[in-house]
Amino acid sequence: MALLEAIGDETAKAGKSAPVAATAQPLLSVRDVTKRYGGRIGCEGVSFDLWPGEVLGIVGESGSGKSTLLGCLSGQLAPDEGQVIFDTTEQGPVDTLKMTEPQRRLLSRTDWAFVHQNPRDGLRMGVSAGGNVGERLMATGARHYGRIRDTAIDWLGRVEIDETRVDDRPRQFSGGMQQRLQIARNLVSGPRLAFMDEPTGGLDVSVQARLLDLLRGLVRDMGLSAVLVTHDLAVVRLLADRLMVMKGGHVVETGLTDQVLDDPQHEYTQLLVSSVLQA
Ligand SMILES: Nc1ncnc2c1ncn2[C@@H]1O[C@H](COP(=O)(O)OP(=O)(O)OP(=O)(O)O)[C@@H](O)[C@H]1O
Repeated sequence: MALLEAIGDETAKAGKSAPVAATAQPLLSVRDVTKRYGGRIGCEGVSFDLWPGEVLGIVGESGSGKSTLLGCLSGQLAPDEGQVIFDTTEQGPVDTLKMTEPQRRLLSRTDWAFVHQNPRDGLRMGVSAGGNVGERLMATGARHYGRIRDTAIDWLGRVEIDETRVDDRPRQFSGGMQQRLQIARNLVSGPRLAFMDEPTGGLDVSVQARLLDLLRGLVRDMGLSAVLVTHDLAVVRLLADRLMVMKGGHVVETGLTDQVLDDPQHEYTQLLVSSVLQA
């Protein structure tokens, strides 16, 4: 069963988050970000604005620079050049690349979320499901054990994990459940920006469909902005308002998702879209 069929194409489109266009300030402004590995280009001269409530999908074949760019934006890699300006709650726009490590760590606990492809990279496998979610609350200052547990249970429910599993370890969960737990752990503290690296990669199609449906609802309900990296065009069709197509470390095309996928202008995007259609 194709992913779009599993979810229902029209419902899916209708459920996409609506960008809040009237806001004067982008949440994230990326300017000329370049990262090289020795002589090899990871990504080069990447610039874009991300608006509050907007989901930007980054697509491209393997090696096109998606993960490198996401790493540079989220502070996991240090770019050689460029600016990554985030509109902080307290100080307004700040270049995160110039922040100290503790400042950036704080930002990644409060305002940012990172959803890894492999839930093991984003969860503490030796800690209970409730502990995984509660830990993030404690990291943002919560101290009342009863309230932390209640919030954790509430979030398990929001990601469709039964509350009877609150004391189970993530390794007792299926892959799809682990990914939903990782999402709860990331979103419980109410971040404004989520970085997602192939969040549905490695899951069965039906599990993917359910997860995408859930993610779409959460993104919409929370008014979350997100940068979503994937090689799967069905995923961006469902989740992303806007699309950026990368090839060889460069952005070759950008635009509204439906526009880019239905009427691709760049030869490479046309190839990318047609190879999916023929698959
Ligand atoms: N640690 C590294 N050392 C050297 N070169 C690297 C490193 N990481 C990535 N590269 C190179 O940078 C370029 C971009 O790779 P990147 O992993 O960002 O692409 P990608 O689009 O995320 O690929 P994939 O979809 O396979 O994850 C590639 O040429 C890759 O070989």
